[in-house]
Amino acid sequence: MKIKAGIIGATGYAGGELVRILSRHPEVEIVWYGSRSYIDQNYADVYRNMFEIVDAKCLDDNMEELAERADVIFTATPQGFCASMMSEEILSKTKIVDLSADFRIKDVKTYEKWYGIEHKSPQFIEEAVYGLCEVNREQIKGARLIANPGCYTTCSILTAYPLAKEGMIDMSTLIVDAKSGTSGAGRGAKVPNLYCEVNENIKAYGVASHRHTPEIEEQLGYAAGEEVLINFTPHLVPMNRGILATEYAKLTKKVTPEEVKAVYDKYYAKETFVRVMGDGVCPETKWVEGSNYVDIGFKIDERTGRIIMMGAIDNLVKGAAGQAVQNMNLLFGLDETMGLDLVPMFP
Ligand SMILES: NC(=O)C1=CN([C@@H]2O[C@H](COP(=O)(O)OP(=O)(O)OC[C@H]3O[C@@H](n4cnc5c(N)ncnc54)[C@H](OP(=O)(O)O)[C@@H]3O)[C@@H](O)[C@H]2O)C=CC1
Ligand SMILES: CC(=O)N[C@@H](CCC(=O)OP(=O)(O)O)C(=O)O
Repeated sequence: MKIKAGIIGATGYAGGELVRILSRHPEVEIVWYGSRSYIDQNYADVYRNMFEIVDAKCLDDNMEELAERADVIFTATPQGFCASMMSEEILSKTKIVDLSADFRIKDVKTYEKWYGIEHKSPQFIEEAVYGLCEVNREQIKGARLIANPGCYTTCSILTAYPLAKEGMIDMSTLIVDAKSGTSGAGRGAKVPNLYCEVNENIKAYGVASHRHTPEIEEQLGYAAGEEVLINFTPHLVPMNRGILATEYAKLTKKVTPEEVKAVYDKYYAKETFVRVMGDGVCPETKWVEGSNYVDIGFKIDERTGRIIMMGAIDNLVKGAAGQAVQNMNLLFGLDETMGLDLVPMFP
């Protein structure tokens, strides 16, 4: 029997990517294409790339009814939706992989401050497992509720994690400078995301205030074993997909490129989805487009005593739907890579 999966928010960019990946997953049957605006319309009329691949109509966002039908529910919905729907009854019937930020941050006051909304089910925050598979694999396996990490955060955390964990960088000096393609902002119509606003343009936004800041700080804080405060500056760039995080930090002692590479390999050599490029290689978003890979490179700047770490992901795959499927595979005891054998497209 296949795993029955329901997707709330299947008509968004992250939900659409889930449909693309899950429609070829050998152990999954999608039983619910949830929407708000397209109820009763053919899913393949919303996304024509799914013509003759998906033959189903969009349903509503009734999680209670879906919990009766699905073994796993993915919520690819705006911030606050999943928390507003969550209940013990739903969690007793099905597993939840939430792609929003509702259960990512352990301190509810921090969530409410950075997201500007009241958390509607704080009682479930503690049990939620932060679904960064390479770091929390064992806890994920036994979970009922997965907080799928954010796109910028996945890239930023994985790029610095080994060096933070090994005390190789001074965390008080960490700066994360990240760039995202426009699909990161979702499919909803917004003036700043219009073609003329984005094309031939690059801009920083959310400076010293972006909501991914506390998520990165919390997770790298666990790795470093200390409270971490960072500067995180996201930028919007004129491409569809992709995130590039360039991260700067002082080294805590003089190290060679070989020693840095050995630290990365200690954590990632066996990880299918993390490709450590090594010294002097600068990953590009094109190298990971359409795939679940994270590509990581680094360079030591001898003059300044800093290391520059670089990570690239596809925001819709490793930054959202791919990681969500990786989490689902772990939840159901499947091979973690199942359905995710996606070769990056180039050019
Ligand atoms: N885009 C990305 O790269 C990433 C996104 N995420 C997260 O995934 C979630 C979805 O993002 P994204 O796909 O970009 O967003 P989109 O705006 O593209 O899609 C949002 C989806 O949610 C549905 N929806 C909108 N409002 C509501 C509501 N009030 N209640 C229920 N459903 C609603 C929409 O339905 P309809 O259109 O049919 O009305 C649509 O299917 C967000 O939490 C986002 O933070 C996480 C990582 C990366
Ligand atoms: C380019 C762009 O606008 N990106 C979004 C982040 C992506 C996202 O959807 O947020 P989560 O990963 O937390 O779910 C933003 O900056 O708000």
